[in-house]
Amino acid sequence: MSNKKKVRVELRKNRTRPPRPKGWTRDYSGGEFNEDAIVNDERVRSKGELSRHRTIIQEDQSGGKPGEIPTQDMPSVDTEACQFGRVIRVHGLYSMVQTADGREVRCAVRRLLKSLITDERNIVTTGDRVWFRPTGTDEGFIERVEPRSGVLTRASRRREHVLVANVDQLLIVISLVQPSLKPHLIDRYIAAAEQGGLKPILCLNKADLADRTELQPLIGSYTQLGIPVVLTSATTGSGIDQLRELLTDRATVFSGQSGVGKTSLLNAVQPGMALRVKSVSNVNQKGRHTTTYAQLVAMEFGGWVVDTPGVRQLQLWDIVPAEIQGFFPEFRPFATLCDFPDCTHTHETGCAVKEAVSRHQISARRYHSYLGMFQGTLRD
Ligand SMILES: Nc1nc2c(ncn2[C@@H]2O[C@H](COP(=O)(O)OP(=O)(O)OP(=O)(O)O)[C@@H](O)[C@H]2O)c(=O)[nH]1
Ligand SMILES: [Zn+2]
Repeated sequence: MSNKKKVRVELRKNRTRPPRPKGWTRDYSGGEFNEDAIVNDERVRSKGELSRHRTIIQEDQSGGKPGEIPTQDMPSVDTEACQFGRVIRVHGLYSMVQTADGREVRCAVRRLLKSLITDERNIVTTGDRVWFRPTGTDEGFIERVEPRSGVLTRASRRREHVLVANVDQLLIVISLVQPSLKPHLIDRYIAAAEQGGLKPILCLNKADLADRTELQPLIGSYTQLGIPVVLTSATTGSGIDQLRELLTDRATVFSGQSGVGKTSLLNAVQPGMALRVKSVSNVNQKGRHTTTYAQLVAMEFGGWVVDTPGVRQLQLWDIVPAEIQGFFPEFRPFATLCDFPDCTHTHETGCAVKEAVSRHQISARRYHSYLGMFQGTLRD
């Protein structure tokens, strides 16, 4: 998304999602996510701008991870005197916390909480669910940070920077026409979502210009994988209610090529939304630290649009060949049956994945995306 699409919106009463239980993990994941392996893997590099930054997700595991305060050390709070809210952006030493009734409270971090931090871990980051003690109508002190359910971080010269906590999903916006549908690109986005630990949702936009009946095989191949598919038209409004439902009470990263309709969809789910993102972004740019922090823009029906430069580039990740099959969950049951334990499912004999493709148990289109990614020949 370009800057013109960043906005901010008010949160309606009682729409804040309750903190997730500790130890919560995503139900859609590409297998074990080993943060250290990824951080230490020099091959996991992206191109251009991305060679300097890598985005990874960490699961909450009772503290000890970068960006986490061990739960047992976290002070308990007086819930009578304190209020609950969500950090929607960070300005240097202050965090803007949005309460359930839509107020924004500028909070510093309580000294005791700061003393728990021994290294350069972020005490409080965008997306955190926090308890704060009000010291005025729009000021307060953060006293407790709830355990994070997932942290999107950016590694920069081996140092980690937590961009945003508690992100849920990646909305992959694809245009059916103008620009034309590129199925291999969908698979690349899905791989990026898998790699980042985000739940992918496929949004096929400009449905008013396309023949729906021809789309059924394509839609079927993704719904079979458990990926929600929504067919939308920002112009006619069809599918927008369904999209809104998928976004409700979730923190969603919008991604997609230029011109696919991300701005139009934001405005369709909530009139004026794109403009609000833009106005927040402009305010934010005045701050010193703002370019490296993400922001959450609340939607009035509940839920957030996540806006961060690091996350927008997810789509451009370069993927290591050996990792690619991990992003194609439908290969898994067959891959264990291949003659060679390190089968790449390309040239080998006795490959159960290729056999499954010939028996139509795996979509030939998906398999070709796999081959394309494997050979590094698919470029946007
Ligand atoms: N017919 C039709 N046109 C659409 C639809 N959604 C968006 N458009 C048009 O497609 C063009 C691009 O839409 P945007 O919303 O600006 O696309 P974007 O993804 O935000 O593009 P970038 O800002 O370049 O990232 C505009 O002319 C829109 O009016 C749709 O559902 N149907
Ligand atoms: Zn194989």
